[in-house]
Amino acid sequence: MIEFIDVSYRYPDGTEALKNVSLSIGKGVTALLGPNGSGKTTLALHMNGILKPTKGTVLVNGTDTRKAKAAELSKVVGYVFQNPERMFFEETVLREAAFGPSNLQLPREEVLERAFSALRALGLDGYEERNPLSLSGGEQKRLAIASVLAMDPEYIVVDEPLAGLDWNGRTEVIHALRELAKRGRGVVVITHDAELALELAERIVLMDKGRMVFEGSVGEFLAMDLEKYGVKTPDFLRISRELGLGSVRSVSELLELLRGRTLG
Ligand SMILES: Nc1ncnc2c1ncn2[C@@H]1O[C@H](COP(=O)(O)OP(=O)(O)OP(=O)(O)O)[C@@H](O)[C@H]1O
Repeated sequence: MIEFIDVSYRYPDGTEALKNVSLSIGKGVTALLGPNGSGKTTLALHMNGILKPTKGTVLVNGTDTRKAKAAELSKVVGYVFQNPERMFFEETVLREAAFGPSNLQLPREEVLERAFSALRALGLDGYEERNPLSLSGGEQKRLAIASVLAMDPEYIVVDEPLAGLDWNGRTEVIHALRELAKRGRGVVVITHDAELALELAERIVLMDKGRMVFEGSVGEFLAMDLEKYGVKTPDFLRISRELGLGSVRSVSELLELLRGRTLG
């Protein structure tokens, strides 16, 4: 469990990026949603101790991040940065995936086993000898997630996982993140895209100007006026509301309702 207890954070230049956030994050998929500059990344950087609160406390499995070493926390909470592909530096996919665990003082066989197993989990078996830079956008994003997964963390935080991806890449990454959650990891997705949050998450945390303005289930989230908080209402949701069909979670759900209405 990752717990925020009345957390505020001020950058050295005085910007107050988090204001009194209290929140618990468990297993399953949680989306951190909010417009640009609302504090999502700052909040997420507290989850593995890259940032420490100016006020309040962050507990990772009960340990205060102020008292824990970054190396220890990164074994529990892995972080996939935005544009992680810019950080690839190994010549093969296998080496890239093995880099993290090779720093954990593990036997070589275990390092390789972890790398192979993470690549398998992200659907990248068969790509081991490829150059990371030769992969497609979706494959590169999955490699970045596999490299973090190879550290075997309980939680994986992924910053804007779909940025720059086409439909195919998007589908691959969404599938991969769902699979991770099914295998018992906590997955935290940072996004400004309400459509993605609805498609993927069980819990949604909505940030606005450094404050947490909502935390709850998708059902509760659907009842909100998102634009009040600077988040674009997905088109399918606007249409279903306009037609008096209530709040739907996806285009397919809307189509199903429309078909039912035509037939009925
Ligand atoms: N290193 C920094 N120094 C000073 N202020 C910062 C720094 N990083 C972020 N901020 C400010 O903190 C606030 C929150 O930024 P943050 O990056 O957490 O928001 P975000 O919701 O993740 O935004 P985006 O969607 O654009 O990535 C913004 O006002 C931002 O300008």
